[in-house]
Amino acid sequence: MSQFWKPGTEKPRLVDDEEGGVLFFNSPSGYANIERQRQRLPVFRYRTAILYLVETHATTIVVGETGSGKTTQIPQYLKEAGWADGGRVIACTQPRRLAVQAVAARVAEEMGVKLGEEVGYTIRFEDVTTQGVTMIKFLTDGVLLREMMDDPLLTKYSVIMVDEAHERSIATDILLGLLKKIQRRRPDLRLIISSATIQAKSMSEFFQPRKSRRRPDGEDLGPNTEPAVLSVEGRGFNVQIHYVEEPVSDYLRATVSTLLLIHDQEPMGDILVFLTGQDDIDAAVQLITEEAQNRGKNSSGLMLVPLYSGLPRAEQELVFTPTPRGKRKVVISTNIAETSITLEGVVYVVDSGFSKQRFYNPITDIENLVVAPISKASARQRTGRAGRVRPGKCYRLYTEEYFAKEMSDEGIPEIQRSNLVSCVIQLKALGIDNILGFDWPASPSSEAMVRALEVLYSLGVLDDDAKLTSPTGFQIAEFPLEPMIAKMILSSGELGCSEEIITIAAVLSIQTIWVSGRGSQKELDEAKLNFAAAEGDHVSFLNVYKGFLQSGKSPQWCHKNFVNYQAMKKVIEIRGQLRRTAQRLGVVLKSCERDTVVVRKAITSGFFANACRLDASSHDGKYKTIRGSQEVYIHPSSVLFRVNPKWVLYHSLVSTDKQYMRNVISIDPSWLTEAAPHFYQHQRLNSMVH
Ligand SMILES: Nc1ncnc2c1ncn2[C@@H]1O[C@H](COP(=O)(O)OP(=O)(O)OP(=O)(O)O)[C@@H](O)[C@H]1O
Repeated sequence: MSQFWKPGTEKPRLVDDEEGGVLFFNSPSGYANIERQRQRLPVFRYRTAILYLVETHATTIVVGETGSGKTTQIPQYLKEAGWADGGRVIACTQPRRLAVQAVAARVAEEMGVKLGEEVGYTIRFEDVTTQGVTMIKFLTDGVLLREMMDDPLLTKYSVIMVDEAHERSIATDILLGLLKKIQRRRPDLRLIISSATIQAKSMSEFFQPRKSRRRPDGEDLGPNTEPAVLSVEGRGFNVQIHYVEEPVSDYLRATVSTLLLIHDQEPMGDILVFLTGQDDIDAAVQLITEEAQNRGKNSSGLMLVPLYSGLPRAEQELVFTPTPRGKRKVVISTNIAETSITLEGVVYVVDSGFSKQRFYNPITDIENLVVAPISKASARQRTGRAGRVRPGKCYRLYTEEYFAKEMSDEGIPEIQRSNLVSCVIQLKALGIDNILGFDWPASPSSEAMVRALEVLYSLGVLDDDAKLTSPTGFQIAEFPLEPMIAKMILSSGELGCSEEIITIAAVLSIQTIWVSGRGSQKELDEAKLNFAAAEGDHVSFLNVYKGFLQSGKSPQWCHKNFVNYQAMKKVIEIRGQLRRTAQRLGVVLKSCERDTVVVRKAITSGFFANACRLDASSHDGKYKTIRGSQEVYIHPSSVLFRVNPKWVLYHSLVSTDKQYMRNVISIDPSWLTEAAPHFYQHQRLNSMVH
């Protein structure tokens, strides 16, 4: 395309091209011949082998190229072979909610059934299944873990397919460890572990049985517990990979110029761009619009569609809608589009080489999101979003040498780079007391574990023997929320402000309630000011919620105030669910009529570990965390930005040029010792206050 780009040296693939190189692209009747399409997928040739291995082995590991048909086909083969007979259910887990919804919709369509009936899905706060009817269920691995709290042996499932296992999210790792335990008690359960980019050998070693299930006289004691490994050969369409000649210094600008070049010089077809987060994506949208204008080009041929997890569903769904004739859709996404999903029109992929990753330092007790280079596994997944329905091209914004020599094969498992508070409580609630001795696919560090135990002890979740306290520990584990948020809800019952705190918890569950990408930053900031509360962001959320209710939940009111209507509808829905859970657990539902002191005390009871103090010697708004004396700043999106109260608490940190606190409230330091005397006893808080 330009001197800038160098084609990769990987050999072009053999393409199954007999029908003109386009599998089912733009077929006028949609999926006119879905059965034929299914049979053309590489995995189809392995149907019998897969069913045989699942029948005879407790665990089957399936490795096959992206787009070969693992996710959409294997659950259907299992159903056709009778694994969903007699009321049993086939489960397929995904690390991300978007993928769960997208693949469930696709499989329902292929089977010609209504989504939510034979084929359904469950994600946090949303269950689209019908008991007794659903045979194939897609769900996030986190939701399956929650189900174990009610049904520890997951008895309703006959087969559990853990898909995209290479991602190694915390939930996947916990799930793998627990499934291995369940297998010993349930020889009838079958597991399938699948991915395009997994190291089959290490996964197979993890599932090696301790003892043989065959008696010396040869009598069979059930399925073979040695894992079977199946490699599905064959891929969809050819994807030509291009690398940059020289390393790029600014991946954002390089991404934008690459996609404009594609638009200028390449035939029609949608573009999928991988950036790191909402800030990057918004900046890219602005840059593309400006650059296109500067070049005097007409950018109206481009249809820019951002995609990140904080976007309301209706906006996320735009990525799946057909591209209008004469337009080129450009989906600008975080890594939520990296695995499992098929975007029909995508021909070109632009991979910036970066993603936002969680990193936790147990010494400073700080976890934040950092922009970091991706792994080869991620790069291959990104490339694999093209070539699914016709040939494609992938532009990697790093050199081939970097890819070959410097990029790590797989990312570090999330369990080794995260705060473990949520993970520990979940295991404890499932009766796993010796967490370090748990059979982990990759062990977490003991420092991180100790830190988590300490916080959970201070939250009143664990007792001196590190067992869940009754009732607090069990109650907190019941909420499908971070333990800190759950604690804040429990305390709000005692403080008389549960109605307000449940609203805040619902807002924190959906990332953002503001519209982005419309109007200028200045306009958005001004709109936010209308709701700004001197006490901080959480109290401002209450103002927005109140305004929304007073407007009669009006979309026009939302539009006028830069508030996202879909997000507010979701807040109302989540709020209702949390309220029901709180009520069931005996939390007194009461409003404090906007007494912001009790509201902030309740927040402190959950988030005391995130307290910071303004550094009096600095004039640039520098704070120090009380725990680890780390330098942090209030994020510009916070209502307390430039207000800089002396003492604050934050909900989360993001790291760009500095460490920024997001969602911040001002507090009185005496609330900290009130909320967590044990936690702060060594912190010499008193000497800092006086
Ligand atoms: N929504 C869709 N629209 C059109 N085609 C689709 C859709 N979903 C799946 N397909 C087709 O089915 C193929 C198999 O998809 P599937 O998700 O099962 O593959 P996979 O092996 O699980 O890939 P990955 O590892 O990338 O998740 C795709 O390559 C594509 O040809």
